This record gives sequence, structure tokens and C-alpha cells, in this order.
Amino acid sequence: MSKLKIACATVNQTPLDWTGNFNRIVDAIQEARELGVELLCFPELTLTGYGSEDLFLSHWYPQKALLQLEKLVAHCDQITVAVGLPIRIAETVYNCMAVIENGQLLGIVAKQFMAIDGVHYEFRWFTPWVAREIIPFEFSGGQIPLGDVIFEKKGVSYGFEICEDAWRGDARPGYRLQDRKVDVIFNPSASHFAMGKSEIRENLVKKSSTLLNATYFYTNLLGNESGRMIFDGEILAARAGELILKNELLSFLDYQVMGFEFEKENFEITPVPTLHDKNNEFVKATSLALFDYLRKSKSKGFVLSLSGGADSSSIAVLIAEMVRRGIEELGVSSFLKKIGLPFNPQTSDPKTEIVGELLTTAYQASENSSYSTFQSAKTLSKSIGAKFYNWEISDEVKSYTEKIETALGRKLTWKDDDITLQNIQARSRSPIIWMLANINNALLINTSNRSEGGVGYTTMDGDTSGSISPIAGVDKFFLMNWLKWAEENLGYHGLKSVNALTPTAELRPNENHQTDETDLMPYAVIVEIERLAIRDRKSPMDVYLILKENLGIEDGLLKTYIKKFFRLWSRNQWKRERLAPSFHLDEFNIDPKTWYRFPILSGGFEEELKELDNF
Ligand SMILES: Nc1ncnc2c1ncn2[C@@H]1O[C@H](COP(=O)(O)OP(=O)(O)OC[C@H]2O[C@@H]([n+]3cccc(C(=O)O)c3)[C@H](O)[C@@H]2O)[C@@H](O)[C@H]1O
Ligand SMILES: Nc1ncnc2c1ncn2[C@@H]1O[C@H](COP(=O)(O)OP(=O)(O)OP(=O)(O)O)[C@@H](O)[C@H]1O
Ligand SMILES: NC(=O)CC[C@H](N)C(=O)O
Repeated sequence: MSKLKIACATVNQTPLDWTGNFNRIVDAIQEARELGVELLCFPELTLTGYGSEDLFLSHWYPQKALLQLEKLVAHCDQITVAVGLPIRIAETVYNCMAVIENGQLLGIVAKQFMAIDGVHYEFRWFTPWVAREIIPFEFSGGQIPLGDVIFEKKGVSYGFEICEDAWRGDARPGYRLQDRKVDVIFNPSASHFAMGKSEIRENLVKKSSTLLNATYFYTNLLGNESGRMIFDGEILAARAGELILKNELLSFLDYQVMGFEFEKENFEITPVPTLHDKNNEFVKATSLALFDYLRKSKSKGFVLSLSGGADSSSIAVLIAEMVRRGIEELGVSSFLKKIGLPFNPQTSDPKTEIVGELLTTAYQASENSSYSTFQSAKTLSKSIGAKFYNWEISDEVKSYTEKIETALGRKLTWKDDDITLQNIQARSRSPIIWMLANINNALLINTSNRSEGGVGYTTMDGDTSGSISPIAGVDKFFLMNWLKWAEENLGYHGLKSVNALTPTAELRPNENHQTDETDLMPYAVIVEIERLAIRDRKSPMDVYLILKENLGIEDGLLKTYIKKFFRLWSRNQWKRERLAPSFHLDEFNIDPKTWYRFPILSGGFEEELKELDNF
């Protein structure tokens, strides 16, 4: 029985970077050839990038992708390559995989099921292909089959389930591939990263291999392709229910190629061990996403208003980790070249030096800031090597306040003007930190987390200022635990004082002892309500009935929390519409442009909350 060396490639693409996308594919093919690979599968929509959005709807974009495919054919000598691209036929666009062999296009497979849940909106761009249909397609002066096509190489037959195809239970194309007795099924994917997702995929791939009686290969795109979604570049293979191939996820490399020698029979199965840890997944995904965002936006670094509290401190650590992981995997010079930083580290600690070049932090004290947050910010910033500034915003706050008092002809007081007096502090920090971002040509980081976003606990154009919002997809409860984990497991001893603080906005006079949780409710409760109300789309009454069983909170208090959440949620949709782009990191998020849409103006659940009150 002949053997066939099969591999998958993952690749970090960018919409509209035609040359870069093409070259990375060609480089991966070259590496595969050097490894003796005979059949190589790339992820979904490799030639264009998955996140091309409404470019897919145009005529010229799929046409140009087809020209890229024509060009690629010449690079596929002595190898079979499957690569993803959009194909337009008259007024419909299909999400396809093209199979090229020895300088010839053999055929094109079209996706049958559209991904439409959570962050996916494929029906906007693509039409599902009808099972069993195959049509002739004109290509380079000839005709090739397009549709529900299968292929064969050296006696090994193979077919495709394109990403979502595999997630559709009994309807999945894999069952018909099984009827057609294929030996190998490839799943080229563009599957968004979410903590815990890799384990779900492993189970899908293992189950598919037994269910469909085939060796099942899976390959995902890599990196922060186009802003919000992160791809983890996962490559997997399973046979007879055992995982036999898995790569290192969330790589900083342009591409990875991984595979093995396939035999129909006599195949020795060596299961690969796997390890899943959300804390680790979070830091890997976010640091890679920051790296890609930095280089793809051609920015020169990051600016962070660092309060010493949990949110801003977690971002400082994520940027330090971006440098640590990046130089560990790419090496110092390659890392610096990729981000376009003309800089030569002079010491034996390049990581700290590079953090100093890339990250500028500033503590901006108001009259209500405490010495402990200042110490915490300074210690952390210095410990990672970031630039640290420290100034007061009291003059600006005083100047604005006096101007409005003169205009109104009255004094502002904490009794009558609480929110105004809080917000002016947060807003006075914004213009000056934006100046640093402009001077450095750097990205200003917004520090919002999902819990704050859910209840709008943030000042618009104050602490919402920023160009990216890296942690807006995770809840505060998770972040606080993650920071403790990072102090212990990643060696960030500078987090000791951060982890000792109670979350507070420090916007009211000190004698008020303001804390986030007294202003709102315990963060652990926000998480529970948010999961049910947003992730599971439950009504206020359902949220109450479920939490009443699970949380052990006094009835009246629980109702108060739930009412507060739904009221604040509704009132603050407009704020979520205005947050800087954020990364999708968890099983759900509250970003109106990706996971959760909600009316900006609404009745705010008043009827439902009254029913809850009267229950
Ligand atoms: N539907 C709608 N569409 C568009 N705009 C709408 C709107 N409803 C209200 N607005 C506008 O919203 C404004 C109110 O929003 P905004 O000015 O942001 O202020 P607001 O949401 O009223 O207050 C900010 C809250 O965030 C807390 N905070 C601020 C800063 C930092 C932190 C921290 O944790 O460190 C916490 C602060 O304690 C306070 O509870 C109104 O003046 C109005 O202009
Ligand atoms: N004294 C300060 N100096 C610099 N930036 C500040 C200061 N106070 C607040 N900020 C900015 O406003 C943001 C919002 O504050 P918030 O309290 O929500 O977050 P945090 O202080 O980082 O964390 P925590 O809520 O745990 O205290 C901060 O992340 C920071 O960017
Ligand atoms: N691109 C897709 O088809 C995504 C499908 C699937 N829901 C996933 O997240 O993996």
C-alpha cells in the first residue's frame, strides 16, 4: 500500500494584502515541499483572508482572488495544494476551496453551510452550495468541476468539509463523503478564537474521525487578521477517535506546516497529549492579537493611562508578554523587523529594553487619587521596563469646573453634581494622553472590560478614549483572577501591589470610600447575570429564577441587582456602540459589531422588571 505525506498549513493573512498573502502561501508550499509533503491543505479563504467583510460583495474582489489563484497554480509543481477563496458566479458568491495539482487546477469545492452564530455573518456575503451538485466552471481557458467534488491522489481519496459544514450534526456533508468512501476529510477553517474553544474542536475532530470513518484533518487561520477576531492557527488530525496531530497554537510566525505520512492501513496511532488552561490561552491570544494589531496598523507602540488598578495593569502585562513571547519565538531581530522598530537592544535584557521602546505609561493623579494606586502603577511600570510619567490633572479639572461655575452662576457640589464631578476627572485625563499617542504615533489603549461595558460604568470620551480595547471581551472577575495567576505563573512580581487593591474609580473624595462593587454590585454577580441575560438570552424573570436557585443571595437584593443590570444595560447601549475595536476572547462578547446587537433606544425592560418586582 503506497504512502502519502499529508500536511496542513496555517497562515496569518490580512485582507487586501494581496502580495503578502500570496507570498506567505508560496513560502508555506515551499516549506511543505522541502518536508516531502505531497498533499497540503490551507485554511478557509486563505487567498483573501476571512475578514474581508463587504469586499466579498463586490465584483472586483473575488475576480482578483481568482487571478491570484491562477498565479498560484504555477507554484504548485510536484505537490497538491488546497487553498481557500471566494468565487463569484453571476450574482452569487461562494466560499470555496480550490485544489491544484502539479500546475493544474483539478476542481473547486463550495461550502454548504454558512456560519451565522456569534461573530459570524456569512449569509451577508455567501450563498450555501447545494449538496451533490457539481457544475462546470471556466478557468484559464478550460473547464473544471465546481461544487460537491471529491478527489484522489495515489489511491487515497479525499474530500472537504469547510469549517461550519462540520458543525451541523446530521446534515453535515461528511456523511455523504463517508458514503463516497473517502479515506481523508479535510476541514479548512476560519474558526474564531475563544477561551476553551480548542478543546471543543479537538472533540469535534476526534468524533468526526470515528463517525465518518476517515482520517480527519483540521486547519485554522492564524492571528488577528483584520481587527477583532483572533484565529489560533490550530492544526489537528484524528484517526479512529484519537488525536494524532496538534501544533503549538497562537504562533507569532507567518505560517506553520505540519503533517505526517498517511497510510490507509497499518497505521500506527500515537495519541498526542493536550493541555487546556484558560489563563494561558488568554495571554497567548491577546498578546498575539496586540502584536498583529500593532504591525498591521503600522503603529509605533502603545500608550496606556496606568492607574495601578486591575484593568490598566493587566494591559501593561499583556504588552510585556507580547514582547516576551514574540522574541522567544521569532528572535529579537526578526521581532523588531516585523513591527518595524529600528532599534538595537544594548543590554542582556532585550525584553525590558523593547518594552521601554514600545510602551509608554502615565499615572495621572486627581485630588482623589491615592498613594497606593500611584505606587502600584509606578512599581509595575518600572518592573516591566515601560516608560513611566506621572503628572497631576487637578489644574485642568479646576479650570473646567470654574469655567462652568462662572457660566452657570453657581458652585458645583458633590451633593448635586456627583456624576459631573466624577466625569470631568476621567475626561481631563483624555486630551493629554491622546497627545502622547499622537507624538509617539502609537495606539492609545482603552482599558474597558466586559463587566464595565455591560453596565456602562465608564465615562464617555474619558476613560473610554482609545484606539483599541484589548480586554473588553472578558469580565472583571476573570481579569482579577488572571492577574493573580500572572503574578505567580508568569513571574510578574510587580503585580503584587495591584493584586492587593480593591477595584475603585477613585473619582469621589476619599472619605466616600468609593469602590466599583458598592457603586454597582459584586463583580461575581455581574458575571452570572451577564452570562444568563446576554450569552443565554434569558428574560429578567428567567435570570432571577435561575440565580435564586444558584447564588444564595437574599431575594430582595438579588432582584435589585438584576433590575440594576437590565436598566444600566439598556441605558448604555450607545456607549458600547462607541467603544474602540475589541478582541473576541470568550464564549460571548457585548460588542454590537460582532456578537450582540441591541437597540440603542428601547423601553429598557420596564414591563419585565415590574413583573419581576411583583413576583
Ligand atoms: N441613548 C443615549 N444615546 C446617546 N447618548 C446618551 C444616551 N443616553 C444618555 N446619553 C448621554 O450620556 C451621558 C452620560 O454618560 P457619561 O457622561 O459617560 O456618564 P454616566 O454614564 O452618567 O456616568 C459615568 C459612570 O461611570 C463611572 N466611571 C466613570 C469613569 C471611570 C470609572 C472607573 O471605573 O474607573 C467609572 C462613574 O462613577 C459613573 O457612574 C449623558 O450626559 C448624555 O449625554
Ligand atoms: N490615576 C490614574 N492615572 C492614570 N490613569 C487612570 C487613573 N485613574 C483612572 N485611570 C484610567 O481610567 C481607567 C478606568 O479606571 P478603572 O478604575 O475602571 O480601571 P483600573 O483602575 O485600571 O482598574 P480598577 O477598576 O480595578 O481600579 C484606568 O484603567 C486608567 O486607564
Ligand atoms: N468559519 C466558520 O465557518 C466558523 C464555523 C464555526 N462556528 C467555528 O467557529 O468554528
